[in-house]
Amino acid sequence: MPDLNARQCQSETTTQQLPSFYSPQTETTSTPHNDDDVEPADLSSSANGPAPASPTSNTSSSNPDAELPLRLPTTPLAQPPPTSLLSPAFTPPATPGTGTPLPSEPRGIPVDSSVPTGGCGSKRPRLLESLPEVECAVRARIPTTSGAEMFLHLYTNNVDNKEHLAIVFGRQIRSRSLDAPREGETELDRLVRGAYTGRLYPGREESGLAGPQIDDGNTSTQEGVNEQKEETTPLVRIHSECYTGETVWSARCDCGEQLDEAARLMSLSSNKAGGIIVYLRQEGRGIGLGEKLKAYNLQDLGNDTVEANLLLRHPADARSYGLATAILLDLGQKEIRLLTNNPEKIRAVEGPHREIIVKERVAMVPLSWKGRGGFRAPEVEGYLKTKIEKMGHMLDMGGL
Ligand SMILES: Nc1nc2c(ncn2[C@@H]2O[C@H](COP(=O)(O)OP(=O)(O)OP(=O)(O)O)[C@@H](O)[C@H]2O)c(=O)[nH]1
Repeated sequence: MPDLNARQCQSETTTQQLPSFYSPQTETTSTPHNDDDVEPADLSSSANGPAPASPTSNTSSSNPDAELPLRLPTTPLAQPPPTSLLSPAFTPPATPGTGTPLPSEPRGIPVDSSVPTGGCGSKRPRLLESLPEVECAVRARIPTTSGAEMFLHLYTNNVDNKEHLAIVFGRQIRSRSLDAPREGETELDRLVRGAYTGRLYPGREESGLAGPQIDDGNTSTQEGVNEQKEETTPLVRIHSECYTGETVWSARCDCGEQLDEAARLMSLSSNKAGGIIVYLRQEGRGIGLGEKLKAYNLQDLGNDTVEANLLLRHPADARSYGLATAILLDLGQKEIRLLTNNPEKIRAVEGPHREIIVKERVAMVPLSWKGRGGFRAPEVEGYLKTKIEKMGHMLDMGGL
């Protein structure tokens, strides 16, 4: 990704004292739509924390209980609001590979959350002392429209009753809890819940896990089914559900594009280490679809994505990542390369005792910024600008 390098070099010249992997907050730019949507005073908050409260800037406070004035829009919107939507029982991930014409290798930036200059921002997420328990209930092979094949793993857990998912590229990555024998089950039971090696075919009767191993091409011995032969570290994306961005083509956010791009990178033939998209059912940064739609209306009334959450008495970001950490451990991962611009995610996914180590961060640069397709819309640009300026996202504003 040559322009990512260019953007990084540009960042280095502006902030000599910062490490090369740190993408600094850029000065406020005169982006036409944002000048309309957000008043200059609201853009002054730092990526490292909210601006001090003042009569004009208290909307940038991270305190969900802060009194926040509801601002009127300064210009009428060109588009009418979307029609009402039914909340689906299940949001399928978008099709990988679509709209992303050029293959390109992901470039990682080394990170180390154990040191302050390690490229993981300055905020420390609050983590629970222990990780939740997870169990892979079932997995199935999913051939995709791009030609790549993945295994969809459905997880249960002991903290909520949602169906969190792991989208796994690469047969060498296996779930311990799925492969573990369950009391009283037959070989057919194991085949039906996806606990088998190799491929299924009509008439197959043995899972390959109970007796001598069937050579999977990647899995090894019965004791060591989680061991990876490849030394390279897998790509991982921790993705939060976004019905609007992934299913109904919303141009308010880049979630659909990020999901597609993550899948595309993981299924490149050059990526021997495989990849995992942990798909967490924390819609709307954890506030749910109904509240997110209210937030969108507040955004159309002139507030940004953070202010809208706060006006609804939600935190700017209500998510947690303990389930993702537990799922990655179940999938045998200890070291990962994480696709994200969000430094908080890096620390959070590592777990309370750094059960997982993020070795590299791979930036998720919008495709339109790289001249590789994608889409542009005033709403997504305002959304990204707020993430950079208020939520500490490590993206350079040059693309806006
Ligand atoms: N509350 C709220 N949630 C939003 C909005 N736009 C998108 N989302 C949600 O934000 C989440 C997307 O976040 P992620 O794609 O995980 O990304 P991120 O934490 O921003 O960081 P990256 O890893 O860099 O993409 C999804 O749950 C979306 O539904 C918004 O305007 N308001």
